[in-house]
Amino acid sequence: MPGLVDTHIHAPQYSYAGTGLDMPLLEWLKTYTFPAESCFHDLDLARRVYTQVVRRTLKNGTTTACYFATIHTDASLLLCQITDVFGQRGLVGKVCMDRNDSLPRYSETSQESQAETCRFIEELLNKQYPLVKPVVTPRFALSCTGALLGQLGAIAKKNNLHIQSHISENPEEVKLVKELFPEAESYTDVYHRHNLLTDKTVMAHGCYLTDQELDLFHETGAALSHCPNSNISLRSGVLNVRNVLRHKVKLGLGTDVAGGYSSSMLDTMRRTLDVSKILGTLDPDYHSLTMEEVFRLATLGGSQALSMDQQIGNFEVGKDFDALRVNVKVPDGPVDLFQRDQPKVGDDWNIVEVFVAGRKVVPFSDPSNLAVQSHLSQ
Ligand SMILES: Nc1nc2[nH]cnc2c(=O)[nH]1
Ligand SMILES: [Zn+2]
Repeated sequence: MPGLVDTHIHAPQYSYAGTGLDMPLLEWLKTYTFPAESCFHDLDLARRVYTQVVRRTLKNGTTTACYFATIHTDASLLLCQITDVFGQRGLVGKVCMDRNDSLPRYSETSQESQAETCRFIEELLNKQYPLVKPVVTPRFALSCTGALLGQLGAIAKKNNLHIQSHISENPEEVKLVKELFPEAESYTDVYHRHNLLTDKTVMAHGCYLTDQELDLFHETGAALSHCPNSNISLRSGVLNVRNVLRHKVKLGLGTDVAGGYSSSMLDTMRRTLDVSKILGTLDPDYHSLTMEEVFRLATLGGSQALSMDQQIGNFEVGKDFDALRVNVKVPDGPVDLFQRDQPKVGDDWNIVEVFVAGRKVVPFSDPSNLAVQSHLSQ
């Protein structure tokens, strides 16, 4: 099958995935996320966690990952190096935030954020990793001043880069964004007026977007990343995927580790189905998603959301070979009976080989591991 595309994952948050899901978004950021991310100036910690998250997501079948790192440029560059060494296709963003009342030591000035973003982009492009690209990453509107958002929009435009952030995830967040940006017509307009909505933009969540905001996504070619595990775990909200698709907005799926507790896109696929079925239970007219539609969102949909569908997403002639070899009868696997023509979701046990751009990257080969070790200890 085609490789899975995770359109939204926080690499440093893998360090506490599966814990701390007992409060809503803004308290969760303050209590768990910012303290954990603030430690990633420590390159030994970054190397340990980033090696783990790249290995784990590859084993889970994620051939392309769109990563948030932290505000620390050198650690973010290390994530790029590790992604390259293991052969995963990646978009990697150094996180930008010049506003953080809840943990002031985990923030930058707007000048620092702008200068370090430029350094990150330049140093990454100089490495010429074939599969790893920079992505301009304002954390979300609440973490950034309008001045910084404008600078980041200009940097993305000048270098024709991808952009990623969060939008309309949680009601409290939406309310505060309205207060902080009273001149904007909507949360979407905050990003739009700073040139951050382009056909290379992917915004996570979008649970509370209005129809007009979805129209603006469609007009600008910006995409959404649906992160159902996170939306459930942080009790953020419910995305009406049918409505997003009706507006012809590009849509992929994201694990959103560690708001989502699972780093597996197969889990994300299950949650996408579950949420859609709940909507169907509440509204008999709601047309719940099918397994086939969800499979498409996790592969081709993700590649479209990242504007990479010319290169990946399915097995069309001319695209790169990003693929999983699946063994539906793997010994001791979790699903004992697969019937022909009956799609089911197994787990990482069923993914026996992973290929990215034609190179076999799972199982990890010993020689490449040795190369990784010596590479990464430099
Ligand atoms: N889920 C999630 N939402 C956010 N909004 C701003 N930062 C974050 C984050 O790290 N995770
Ligand atoms: Zn996120």
